[in-house]
Amino acid sequence: MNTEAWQATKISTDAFPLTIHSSEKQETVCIFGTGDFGRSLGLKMLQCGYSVVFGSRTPQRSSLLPNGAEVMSYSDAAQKSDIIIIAIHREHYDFLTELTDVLNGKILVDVSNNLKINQYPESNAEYLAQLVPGTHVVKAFNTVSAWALQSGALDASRQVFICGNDSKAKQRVMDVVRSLGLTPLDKGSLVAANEIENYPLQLFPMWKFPFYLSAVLCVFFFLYCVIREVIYPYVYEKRDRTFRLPISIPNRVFPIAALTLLALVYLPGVIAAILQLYRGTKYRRFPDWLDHWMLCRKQLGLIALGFAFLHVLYTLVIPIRYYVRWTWNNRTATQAITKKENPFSTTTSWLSDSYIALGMLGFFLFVLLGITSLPSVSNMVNWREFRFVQSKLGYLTLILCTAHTLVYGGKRFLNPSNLVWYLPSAYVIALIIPCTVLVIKFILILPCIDKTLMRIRQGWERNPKYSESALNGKTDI
Ligand SMILES: Cc1cc2nc3c(=O)[nH]c(=O)nc-3n(C[C@H](O)[C@H](O)[C@H](O)COP(=O)(O)OP(=O)(O)OC[C@H]3O[C@@H](n4cnc5c(N)ncnc54)[C@H](O)[C@@H]3O)c2cc1C
Ligand SMILES: NC(=O)C1=CN([C@@H]2O[C@H](COP(=O)(O)OP(=O)(O)OC[C@H]3O[C@@H](n4cnc5c(N)ncnc54)[C@H](OP(=O)(O)O)[C@@H]3O)[C@@H](O)[C@H]2O)C=CC1
Ligand code: HEM
Ligand SMILES: [Fe+3]
Repeated sequence: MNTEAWQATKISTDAFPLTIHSSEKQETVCIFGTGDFGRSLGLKMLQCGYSVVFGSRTPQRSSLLPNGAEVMSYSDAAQKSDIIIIAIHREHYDFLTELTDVLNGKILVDVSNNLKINQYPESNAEYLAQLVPGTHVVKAFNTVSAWALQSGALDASRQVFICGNDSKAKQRVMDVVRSLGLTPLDKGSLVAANEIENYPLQLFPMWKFPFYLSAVLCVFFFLYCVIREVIYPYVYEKRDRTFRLPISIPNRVFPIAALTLLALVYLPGVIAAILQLYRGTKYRRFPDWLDHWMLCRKQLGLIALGFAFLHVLYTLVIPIRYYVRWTWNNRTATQAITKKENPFSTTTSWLSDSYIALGMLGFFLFVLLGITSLPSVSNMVNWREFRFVQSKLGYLTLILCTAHTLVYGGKRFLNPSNLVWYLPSAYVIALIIPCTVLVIKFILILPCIDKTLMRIRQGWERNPKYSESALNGKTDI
């Protein structure tokens, strides 16, 4: 944080601690290090009613510290409190070994991050515990940035992952985290420190697979449509159809990507159910690939929703496109010249209005799924309500969008004249996964099968030996 911003924050906090009453004893917290993070955290603690003592190599020179905080040498400061926050980079921890006596029995809070994932053989917190063994090391605050501490920014950065071997020490630190208005999440023993330290270094870990999959789908279907709708007419009819590249073809790729990804959100659930039926138990872990796939369904669903939005936007502009208007005018003029009337067809009207209506209903539910996945909304519903929307209405969305595409295809569906170089229309390929998921799901909800699946989910087992072997740590398939 630059000094001006820092100065601004500092002045604004001269109006002093917000929550303390003179009678209550102020808890003292010691912070080692007067850098960006130490100062931000110290300021936040003062505002929340703590008294703060900084340890510094140069106490006399620490000008930028928040009003009301004391600063002294590391060993003097360590004696002022039993909670010491080490706001120092791991590379500079070694001097702490000289303070072993004064730190003995104290709670050391390791807030450090590294520059890259698994930079060291052990986590910084475990390294600190090795350096000063007589202390209780607790990992905390590393996922909160100095800036977020002051600006109270995004919700995500308010989550403070905690881990440590001593539960009392962990509890003390979680109380401090809560009193700063942050959300502590206990991740267990100090072994979890490595994962916690890697966390701020990851970039959208749950979005990687969905993004790559979407990119592959888009490229595949774009090239597929270019072959069918630009190259084929050029090779066989010497017609230039490149004008289809900016809108016509994207308005095939986006809806097809939306439908395929939507189906891929529900396919793992169906595979999981088949696995549970086949194994006759729910007590065996799903294979890793299925686990990871189940965990990133939300991201797949949200990307699918994004493609559906694009499809609706591209569809809205159909009537204003030159190519469409020219085709309509030309058709009208041809009819007038050839005096050939094109009789109104109720069936065609039914078909076209129904597929559009199905698309709109499907899109409405799609948006509802997206809204319920917003943390502020999903925190308001209980698990059953959430599952009802996400699973039941989710399947209804899939049914409507699949029906929308089927009716859109209508009679052209499997008409051989629609094949181009033996390639069917792109949407025919796009329908394979959604129809497969819906057919299997339909079989799974047949009462005879659903009853068995429900029993399995309530803990029944075809032969209990599986769970015993799983409990004895026997690996899964
Ligand atoms: C726009 C959009 C937003 C989405 N947002 C989210 C989101 O925020 N969070 C989210 O999780 N998903 C989200 N999804 C994905 C999807 O809606 C959900 O994962 C949904 O719950 C999947 O339902 P399902 O029936 O396929 O599987 P689930 O209901 O998750 O069940 C999957 C399988 O797990 C097993 N199972 C389920 N319940 C039990 C049980 N009680 N005991 C034992 N085994 C059980 C069964 O084998 C079941 O088939 C979103 C999707 C879309 C399109
Ligand atoms: N900045 C941020 O947003 C976040 C930082 N962190 C973690 O907090 C810790 C501190 O980060 P940050 O405040 O940005 O770092 P800075 O470099 O800004 O401050 C580190 C402080 O450590 C002290 N220190 C002690 N010994 C040494 C030494 N040998 N060399 C240099 N400094 C020393 C210094 O204080 P003095 O001179 O008073 O002794 C110095 O100001 C790091 O572990 C970082 O990973 C975690 C989350 C977010
Ligand atoms: C407001 C909602 C929607 C409307 C008005 C709508 C309308 C349309 C129209 C007019 C077409 C024909 C496009 C063309 O001929 O160029 C179409 C095709 C299609 N739509 Fe939608 N749609 C909607 C929502 C959806 C949703 C939510 C999905 C899937 C998740 C979807 C999937 C498809 C597919 C796969 C096609 C076939 C694309 C192709 O191969 O040409 N649509 N839709
Ligand atoms: Fe810094």
